[in-house]
Amino acid sequence: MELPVDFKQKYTELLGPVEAQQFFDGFDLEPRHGFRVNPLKDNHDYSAIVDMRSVAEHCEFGYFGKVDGKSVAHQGGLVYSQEPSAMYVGEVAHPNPGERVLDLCAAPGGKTTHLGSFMQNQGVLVANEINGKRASILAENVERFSLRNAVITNTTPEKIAQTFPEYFDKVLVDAPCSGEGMFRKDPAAMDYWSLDYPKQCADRQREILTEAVKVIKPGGQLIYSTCTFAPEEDEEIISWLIENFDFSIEPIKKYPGMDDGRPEWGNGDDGLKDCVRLFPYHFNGEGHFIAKLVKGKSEINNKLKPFWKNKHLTRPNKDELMLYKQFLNDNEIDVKFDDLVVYKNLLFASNDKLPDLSKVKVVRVGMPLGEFKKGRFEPSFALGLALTAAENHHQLTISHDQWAAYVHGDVLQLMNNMKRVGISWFVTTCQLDLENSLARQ
Ligand SMILES: C[S@@+](CC[C@H](N)C(=O)[O-])C[C@H]1O[C@@H](n2cnc3c(N)ncnc32)[C@H](O)[C@@H]1O
Repeated sequence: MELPVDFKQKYTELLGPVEAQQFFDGFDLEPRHGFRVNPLKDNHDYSAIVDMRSVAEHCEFGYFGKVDGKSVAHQGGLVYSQEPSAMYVGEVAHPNPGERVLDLCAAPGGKTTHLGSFMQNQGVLVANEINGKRASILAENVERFSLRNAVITNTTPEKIAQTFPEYFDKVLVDAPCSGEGMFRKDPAAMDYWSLDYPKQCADRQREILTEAVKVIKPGGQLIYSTCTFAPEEDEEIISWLIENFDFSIEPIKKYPGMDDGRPEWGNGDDGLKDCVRLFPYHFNGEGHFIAKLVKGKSEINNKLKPFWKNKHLTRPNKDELMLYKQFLNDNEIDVKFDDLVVYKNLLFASNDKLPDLSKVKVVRVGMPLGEFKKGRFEPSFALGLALTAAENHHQLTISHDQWAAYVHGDVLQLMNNMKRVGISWFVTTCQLDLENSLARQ
């Protein structure tokens, strides 16, 4: 691979000629593909897609191999395609069910879906993306993965900081960066690289992190990651964080092929070794850097105006609740969500521990359950996709070809007895929504 001359010179100086040559040779190795399976889906029979020898030992849900974006497994949210290094970020964050977690730079959703896998639909997962188009793609991926506790916002880190002061147990900043670690997979990334580019990216990273630190609870964690080798955006950023804020570095477990952070590339603090560097000439994945920091314990001082004070959101009224319950009864759906909230005529499963969200653009205030329309409740595709076999007593086993036709927009022919109990209407609704969501892609 033809690397920029300045890039080669920079890394020859940093690594020395021998290691630099190994580093450059790594760019000519074949990229390895990977994917994660979705533990929130109750179909755990992955035999058709997973080669059991291909387990990625560094990631609980991870495998080596390629997933076709048109496959049933992908479309149905059973798997998420993610390269092997990127899947270590979520693994390092490893949130617990019930925690409050923020993914600040979240689109297209690789890390969000991974964080949600650990949370088991319990707690709050706020996934924010500053770019509107990318926020819609994030919403689609979250929907496909059937995360029930994800709130999706499309705003700036500043507004997130104003809305959620000291609110989160864990915050992931998977920062926009110079992308040197992706040169191998996406050589076009080299076109906008220059010697100054990492410094420009580092300035933006400091701006983002200045806001991110405000939303972490005392004792909470900040997970910072990039897909670049540039010390300016990696060890230098972590050095800046520990010098300017009340943070300490937490050690990260290292699997074979994972390198220590390099203190000499930051402020010399030995703790920087506890960060992880993933170099393609050592580890079977793309270039990445990951750090885990813990915020010092001081008093929490956040009196938040509650969610319910937002005039755009209400709890469902008596009529709406009746329509929703009637829909569940008619279709023998046995599911319970703790907090229901109505925005305009849409019903969401949400979380009443959220603060007032009126200052941020909210894409989804939780999982969309459906819409109230002239005396009836019309379920969302997200609900249809998310229900487990135990929750939905009407199941229809269809073939791969039927599914492919359905995803294409063909009408799914149902057996007569299913029509009698009203499921055909539900499935037809799902199909229309699916067509819309495919059209948006
Ligand atoms: C590395 S990507 C995130 C990838 C994502 N975490 C995933 O795993 O799928 C960085 C994201 O940061 C967003 N971004 C760019 N500038 C930003 C800024 N100033 N503040 C916050 N996010 C920003 C980009 O739009 C991009 O989606």
